[in-house]
Amino acid sequence: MTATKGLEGIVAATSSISSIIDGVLTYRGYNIDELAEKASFEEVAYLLWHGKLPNQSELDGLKAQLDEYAAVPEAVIAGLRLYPSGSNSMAALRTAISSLALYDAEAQDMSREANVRKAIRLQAQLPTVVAAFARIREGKEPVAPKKGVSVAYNFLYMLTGEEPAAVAVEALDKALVLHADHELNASTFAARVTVGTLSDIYSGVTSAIGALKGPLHGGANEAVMVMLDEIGTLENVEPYVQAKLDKKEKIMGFGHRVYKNGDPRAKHLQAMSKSLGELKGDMRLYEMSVKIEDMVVGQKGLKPNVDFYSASCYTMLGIPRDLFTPIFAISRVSGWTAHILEQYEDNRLIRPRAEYVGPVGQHYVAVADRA
Ligand SMILES: CC(=O)SCCNC(=O)CCNC(=O)[C@H](O)C(C)(C)COP(=O)(O)OP(=O)(O)OC[C@H]1O[C@@H](n2cnc3c(N)ncnc32)[C@H](O)[C@@H]1OP(=O)(O)O
Ligand SMILES: O=C([O-])CC(=O)C(=O)O
Repeated sequence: MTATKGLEGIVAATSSISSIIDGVLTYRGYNIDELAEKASFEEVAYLLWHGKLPNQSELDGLKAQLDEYAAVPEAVIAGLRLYPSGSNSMAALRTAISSLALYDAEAQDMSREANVRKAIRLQAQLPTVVAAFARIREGKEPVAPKKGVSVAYNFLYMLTGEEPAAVAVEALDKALVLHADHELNASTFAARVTVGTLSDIYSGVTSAIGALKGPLHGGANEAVMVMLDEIGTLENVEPYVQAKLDKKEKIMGFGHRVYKNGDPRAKHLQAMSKSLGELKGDMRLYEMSVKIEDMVVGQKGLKPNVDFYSASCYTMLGIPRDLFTPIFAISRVSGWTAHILEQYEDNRLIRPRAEYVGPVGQHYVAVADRA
């Protein structure tokens, strides 16, 4: 038995939800480029859960369910108020989403129908929790979700308490489409491992949030913004990035386990970053990002991943940087729950082996006789 570090190249499941073949990402066989240009996030969530794009009445039905479920139990909001000030946003999200299970009467109902309802509930409630957390820590009251609007609109509305600009809604909606699913990434794998024991969907999503939090995965978008803030100006890019490259430190937002010739989502976010900069009349973050990319591609041959340009986009949408990874979760919960439903359909416990590299042939020595 020989271990493959990081399970690189190991095919650990079959799935019909998303694929990465020759660098092309598809959701249910639809190229991400086409979905990013044409589909709404609600259509994509439906596609991931049900394997087909919704017709008008199916889409209306999903939107009505999202409206119905978006309010979060008052006890969960009360919990958010008790979290210590300065709580990490992803730790808060992980705790709050786990606690939602306690208030869902269907939490332990393992029928497919109940699990689909819970997937939609999680999708509806995650943005409400993130926005409420963000407001409570600023001493503001949470804003109740609005009915008849998109997930992207509702999140921005609940975050700010104001009607968001159409351009901001459109940009966030596209970002949600681009982040919705990604084959067997670490957080999705964590979700599948958890529910592979036949644990419930809330356990799976809680595991996934924990895995997404790390800076090698979803947490990289916040880390990119930390870097951009540290750099500050276009002139500082060169010395800052060169020093990191010379020390062989990682540049966040670059590289990928699967894509070696570039992440197909990055170009959409780069274009979005450029047009948001033009709209704001402030190209600083975009130009800094392009310069960082030129250096990292030039010297390391590493291309930007989905997290790199999303950082400048979200900042230009007025979103605080520690909400970037929670926004990733707002989108990815659609993919996580689709994978959880798929895992339940044809479940087998996920239990690989470890290559043992520890000592052998040891014998017990009484405590008194140990060195
Ligand atoms: C949504 C997502 O999860 S997308 C990924 C988000 N994560 C990041 O942006 C964090 C920065 N990137 C990375 O850490 C990595 O590229 C990962 C985690 C994404 C992929 O990791 P792996 O496939 O395990 O590659 P690994 O970390 O082993 O790197 C291989 C080599 O490339 C280098 N490398 C990889 N990424 C980077 C980077 N961003 N900056 C500089 N060097 C890098 C490593 O230092 C290593 O070099 P070495 O062989 O000389 O030691
Ligand atoms: O697939 C991965 O390893 C990480 C990633 O890009 C994602 O989850 O979107």
